[in-house]
Amino acid sequence: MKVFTVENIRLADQYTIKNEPVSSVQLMERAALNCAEWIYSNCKNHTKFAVFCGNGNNGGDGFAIARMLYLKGFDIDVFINKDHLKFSDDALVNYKKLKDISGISLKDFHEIERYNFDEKTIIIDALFGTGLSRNPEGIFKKVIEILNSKVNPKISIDIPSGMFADQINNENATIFKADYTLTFQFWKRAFLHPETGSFTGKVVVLDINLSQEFIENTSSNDFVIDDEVIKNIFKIRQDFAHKGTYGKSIIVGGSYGKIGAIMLATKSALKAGSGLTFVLAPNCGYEILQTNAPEAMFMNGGEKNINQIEEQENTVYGIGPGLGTEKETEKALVKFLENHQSPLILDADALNIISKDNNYMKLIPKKSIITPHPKEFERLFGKTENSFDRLDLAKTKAKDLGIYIVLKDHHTQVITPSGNVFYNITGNSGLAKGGSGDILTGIITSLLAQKYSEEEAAVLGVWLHGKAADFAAEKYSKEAMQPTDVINELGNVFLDLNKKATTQL
Ligand SMILES: NC(=O)C1=CN([C@@H]2O[C@H](COP(=O)(O)OP(=O)(O)OC[C@H]3O[C@@H](n4cnc5c(N)ncnc54)[C@H](OP(=O)(O)O)[C@@H]3O)[C@@H](O)[C@H]2O)[C@@H](O)CC1
Ligand SMILES: Nc1ncnc2c1ncn2[C@@H]1O[C@H](COP(=O)(O)OP(=O)(O)O)[C@@H](O)[C@H]1O
Ligand SMILES: [K+]
Repeated sequence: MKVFTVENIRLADQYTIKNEPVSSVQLMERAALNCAEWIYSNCKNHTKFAVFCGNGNNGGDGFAIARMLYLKGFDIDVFINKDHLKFSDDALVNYKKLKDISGISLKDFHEIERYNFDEKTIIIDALFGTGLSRNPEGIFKKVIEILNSKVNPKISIDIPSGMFADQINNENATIFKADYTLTFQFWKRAFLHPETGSFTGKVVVLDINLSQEFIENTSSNDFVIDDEVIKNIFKIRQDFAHKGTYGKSIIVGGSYGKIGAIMLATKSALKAGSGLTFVLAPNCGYEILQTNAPEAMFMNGGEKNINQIEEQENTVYGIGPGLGTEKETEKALVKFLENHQSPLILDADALNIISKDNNYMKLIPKKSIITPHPKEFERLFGKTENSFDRLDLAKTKAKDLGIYIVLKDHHTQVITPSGNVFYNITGNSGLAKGGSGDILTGIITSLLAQKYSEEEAAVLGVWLHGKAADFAAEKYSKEAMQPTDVINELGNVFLDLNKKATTQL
């Protein structure tokens, strides 16, 4: 799914109105109906809604939603700024319709302090949408602050009020803190970054039928990895395949005390479908690797640390988990990279070694995939102010070096050399545990070995990793799930993918 800027969302809106054709107020009705339907099919334990409406079209959505929920039998109170009753045209239409309903009480924002936010009440935020032009001040700021102090469930319409859709807010900006955000048609960029994304709660994208023609013909560099993207990448396994068909992966890493990391990466490479899988590790890991991952063949890289990396042809290397940064290992990696041309995966200590010396960076083969977490990214490329700036820097580096950067985060970003960004929306905080990154390295290496392109391997890899983690969290909880559980859930993710990709009778 493309991520559109506010400007492109506005154009999509206008294009739909002109070409469907549909009037703008009908489009608002459609958007509001989608929200109201979602609300009454999901909110089972509450009977009352307090709806906070601004003066623009977001407020208009709020008025229409309030009317629809009232007609479904809920108690509704609508709050507005009675000192300033100047609405956008479509909001005015819906404001008037609401005023005609005697059962809905229209309250002023100032009444919020005396209002009874009882346990049956859900708060709906329709103060500002994508038209926010400056930080909320005065009464708006006060209302948002008071609402944020309430324990009632909170739903934002389109975007949490106070948040800019495609840029970062000031550090102390006042933003409504939602439990759910019902957003229209597209993910907004700000939802995908940690500084702002933490205000959305669960994001629900509602399809309001904006023109598909406009969406297809309007370019964007930013994408969300949704089911459609994955469906276009995933290839079912051929019946007449043999082990050579699905490539050769060599997972390189491990050191005394960190054999677990390379074990996790190796097991993930196996589980992700690699035809032949080798693990190149120091000898101290020989027995444990052979015992626990008997399907993988062992290659000796040293005694307690790796001091040599053997070069083999037609192989995809994934280097880094548990590797350590000893001098002998550094030498071995540099020597290997000096002689290696084909794209590979670099993670963890392989990246830490590369960040030791500016000259090492140039040794990364073109089209390789590097998978830094934010700290490793900073070691490689320097400090940035925030995650928006970090992404900009990553785009520059991916282009300059001709590589793919998988910037790991809650919404991991895959950045291509051509400047496209794919945001991942699978995964959860159960992955915030040592070892989770090692799994990702194994998966991406395995996919690249299976002849997915670099972009496909990175995009499908982060999605698979997150999806398996979501399955693991459902079974074991985010707290208790272990990286090993994530590896074991890969099978269920592939079963789902195959079901969708296979012709059903
Ligand atoms: N796109 C779609 O597909 C569809 C979009 N729809 C909906 O439209 C929404 C966008 O509506 P929108 O453009 O009217 O802007 P909106 O967010 O209501 O705010 C503008 C108002 O707020 C004001 N204002 C701004 N900042 C302020 C501040 N800090 N403090 C105080 N005031 C401030 C601003 O005033 P001004 O800046 O002019 O002074 C203006 O009055 C979108 O999010 C979605 O909900 C659906 O209905 C249909 C399909
Ligand atoms: N809160 C979170 N939500 C989603 N994914 C997460 C979260 N925390 C961590 N992850 C994922 O887990 C992995 C952690 O990688 P990394 O920090 O390299 O771990 P390690 O080096 O311990 O294996 C990354 O893929 C990251 O995207
Ligand atoms: K809102």
